[in-house]
Amino acid sequence: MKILAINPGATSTKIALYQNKEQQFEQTIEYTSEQLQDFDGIFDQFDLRLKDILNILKDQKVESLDAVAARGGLIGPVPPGAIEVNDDLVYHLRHRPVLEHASNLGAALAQKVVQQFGSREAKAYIYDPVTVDSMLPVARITGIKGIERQSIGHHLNMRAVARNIAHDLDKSYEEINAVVVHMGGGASASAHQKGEVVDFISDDEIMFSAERSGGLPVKVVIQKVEEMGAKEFSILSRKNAGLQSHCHTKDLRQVLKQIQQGDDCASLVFDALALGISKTIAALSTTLEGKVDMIGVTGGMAYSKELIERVAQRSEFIAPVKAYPGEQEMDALAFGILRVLNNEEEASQFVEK
Ligand SMILES: Nc1ncnc2c1ncn2[C@@H]1O[C@H](COP(=O)(O)OP(=O)(O)O)[C@@H](O)[C@H]1O
Ligand SMILES: CCCC(=O)OP(=O)(O)O
Repeated sequence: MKILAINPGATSTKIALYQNKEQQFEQTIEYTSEQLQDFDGIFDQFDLRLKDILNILKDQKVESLDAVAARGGLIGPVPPGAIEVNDDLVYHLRHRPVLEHASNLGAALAQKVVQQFGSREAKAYIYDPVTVDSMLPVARITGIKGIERQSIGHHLNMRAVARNIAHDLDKSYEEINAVVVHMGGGASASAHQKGEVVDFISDDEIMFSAERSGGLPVKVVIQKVEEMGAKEFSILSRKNAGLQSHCHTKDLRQVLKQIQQGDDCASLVFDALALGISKTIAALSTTLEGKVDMIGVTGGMAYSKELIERVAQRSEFIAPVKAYPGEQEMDALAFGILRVLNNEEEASQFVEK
């Protein structure tokens, strides 16, 4: 089976071609802020991103794809797994997404690519989109009726890591309990119980990350929103918070350099980063009643041995901590859709409500 995976991110589009589980090539199309600054909304970037993908596919002489698998966007709560791309899904992501995000382009890009490069039966899919929601009812409740907790984050990478944890424990995904944390520009975390994500922590709840705020005291947030306005505050909390706010860089490697140069503030912020991640792990462990086989830490920051060590110091009383650095989203997309094509999983249909 020939499957193309497409992963639109804030500053790049990654594409990778697979022959079954073998990756044939992977290419990243990078965009500078100057190139993207004149586009108002995410969908205004669609033509540029599509053209760049099509050019690569022509150069690589790609033809007769069996499927195209894209990272899916903010559709609203959906079960995990594959969703077939249809016009309703593309319309929804273009006009009514939960939030603006580059992943909202995935379905529309996949639809166009499959039309031009797919075999006659080929279909486009998204897999484990960022709004997958399988949280237990008890995990949804907040202290205000009508405001529920949200399950928005790095589902695709974290479910792939949970499967890798199961593999490392010589068990199936359906046999293990694990806590997985994604630590990158944004951060989110998930509690996996016997193949289900039963609880989830989003980027505005506990830990901060390279650019996101994590949880904030509501009373102060109200004041700040009154002072700055909602739009500016949203940009501050989602793009200019975390390491960027304290250390003026989103790059953890730079923060580690600042510490080496004797910067006490950077040192304190690094400790707070590890503490926030550890508190997040502890919170999700309570949903699993302490029965955790392994804690998996993933995303770009998981390359930092210093960070993993510090998180392990605070969390290893719960379960062993293992790093799965970087992200495995391209494999996760292709392997997920391969399971669909091999009839091991079923794709669902998106219906506009
Ligand atoms: N080798 C490394 N050591 C420490 N931190 C790293 C390393 N590689 C990447 N990072 C950090 O990971 C973060 C980006 O993570 P990533 O998952 O690539 O984010 P995103 O995909 O959201 O841009 C940055 O803070 C970056 O500095
Ligand atoms: C919007 C949820 C997914 C997310 O935070 O992704 P990035 O970290 O890639 O922005």
